[in-house]
Order: sequence, then C-alpha cells, then structure tokens
Amino acid sequence: MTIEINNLHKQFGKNQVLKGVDLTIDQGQIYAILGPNGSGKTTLIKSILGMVIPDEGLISVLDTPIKKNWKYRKKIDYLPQIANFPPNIKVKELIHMIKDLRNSPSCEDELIALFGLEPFLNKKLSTLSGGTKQKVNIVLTFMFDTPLIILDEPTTGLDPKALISLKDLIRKEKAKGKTILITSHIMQIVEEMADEILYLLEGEIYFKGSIKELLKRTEQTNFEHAIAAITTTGSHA
Ligand SMILES: Nc1ncnc2c1ncn2[C@@H]1O[C@H](COP(=O)(O)OP(=O)(O)OP(=O)(O)O)[C@@H](O)[C@H]1O
Repeated sequence: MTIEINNLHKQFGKNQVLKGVDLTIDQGQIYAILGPNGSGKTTLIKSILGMVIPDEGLISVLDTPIKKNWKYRKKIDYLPQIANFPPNIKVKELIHMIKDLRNSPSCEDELIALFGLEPFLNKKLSTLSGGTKQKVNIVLTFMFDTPLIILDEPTTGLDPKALISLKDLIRKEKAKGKTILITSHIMQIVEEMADEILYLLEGEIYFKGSIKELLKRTEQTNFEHAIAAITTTGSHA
C-alpha cells in the first residue's frame, strides 16, 4: 500500500478543514483528488508531505508512519501549486541546485528537451512567462526517480503541446509502477488520466471510486456532469 490515512483531522483556527479523513492509496494507480475550492485538497496533500501537521490521525507512506520520520520525503516528488522560485537565478542554476541538494540520479536533459526549455536555460526565473515557469516546475518534479508523485494543479498555464507532453510523461511514470496523485479543476484531464476519483467534501472523502462507478452512482453519462451532481445524489463513500 502506498498511503494509508486514518481519521485525519486538521483545523486552522476555527476552520475545520479535514474532519476525519480515512483513505487508502494503492500502488501503481493515478488518483485524482477533487472537491470544491477550499475543500482541503492542498491541506490533504501537504499533510501527506509532512508540510502540514495534523491535529489528529495517522498517516503512513510506503508502510512507514510519517510522524517524526522525515526520510520518507525522499521517496516523494511534489509539484506545488505555486512554485516560489528564487527570482534572480538562472533556470540551469536552479536545476543544478536541486540536483546537488537531492544528490540522486536525475534525467533533466531528457525533460528539458521534451518541454523545449533549452532557449531558457540561461534566463533568470523572474523573466519567464507563467507557462514556462510551470515547465521548469515539471522538470524539477519529474527529474528524479521516486515511487510516489504528487501533482497540485500540474496543467496550470501549459500550452497544448506541453499538455500532451505532460500527459505522456505521467502515463510513462505510471507504466513504471509509480503511484500518482493529481489535483486539477480541469475535468477533461481528470477524465483522461485518473484511474480513481477521490472527492473531498466538508472535511471527508465523500466519494472514492472509478469514473465508471461515479457515472453509475450519479446516473449521469457525462463525467463533468457527474462531478457536478455528486453532492446531490447521496454518494457518500
Ligand atoms: N496555513 C493556513 N492557515 C490558515 N488557513 C488555511 C491554511 N491553509 C489552508 N487554509 C484554509 O483551509 C481551507 C482549505 O484550503 P486548501 O488550500 O486545502 O483547499 P483546496 O481544496 O486545495 O482549494 P483550491 O481548490 O481553492 O485550491 C481554506 O479555507 C483555506 O483558507
């Protein structure tokens, strides 16, 4: 099992965001974490990454409880929703910095070519367009070889060509047996890529299942409509 979560609670001040999340994530599948704005998708992801400390509950990653155990983080690659790059360094310097920090084998050249980033390697990060920054973000996420990949809104700002490259890349990583978690508000991407849908609502996993199961449960034929209908059809997981 890749991730096991039991009774996860997290509140910020009076705002109870996660209210007892139970979740099992199996190896080798693509999971889409969905839910309305503010439903706690990023909070859930950050809890798995150890960047948010839960108030209650247990999380195990790759069969190891993560509490007070930071080493598991080396087994996860994470693409943050908003990458805060240092503005004054060049793309190639950033890539080398991250490589030095991780000190693991990496395949950045392949990825730089895939996303056509060669002309930008000597440019400062602050001068790049949003989509180009996101391509750099993707290179940094995929250049190492880890069993678990977490992508928070990975398609933001990408042009159609880059989007196709990203989807191919995700499929290639899945074929290697990796587990991939994705959040996205673009239902077309989710429908194309996800094996399993996790729908967060009011602090809990409201639905967990395949797209086929979701369509059946909501009595819809269209995935986007099924997602929209999910909360009105009593689909509690
Ligand atoms: N560090 C924080 N301090 C205070 N409140 C926070 C913090 N992080 C998140 N929240 C609050 O927790 C709730 C859930 O936020 P989160 O970012 O997890 O939602 P989300 O489902 O990822 O949303 P979106 O779809 O808009 O990205 C929001 O109400 C947010 O304001």
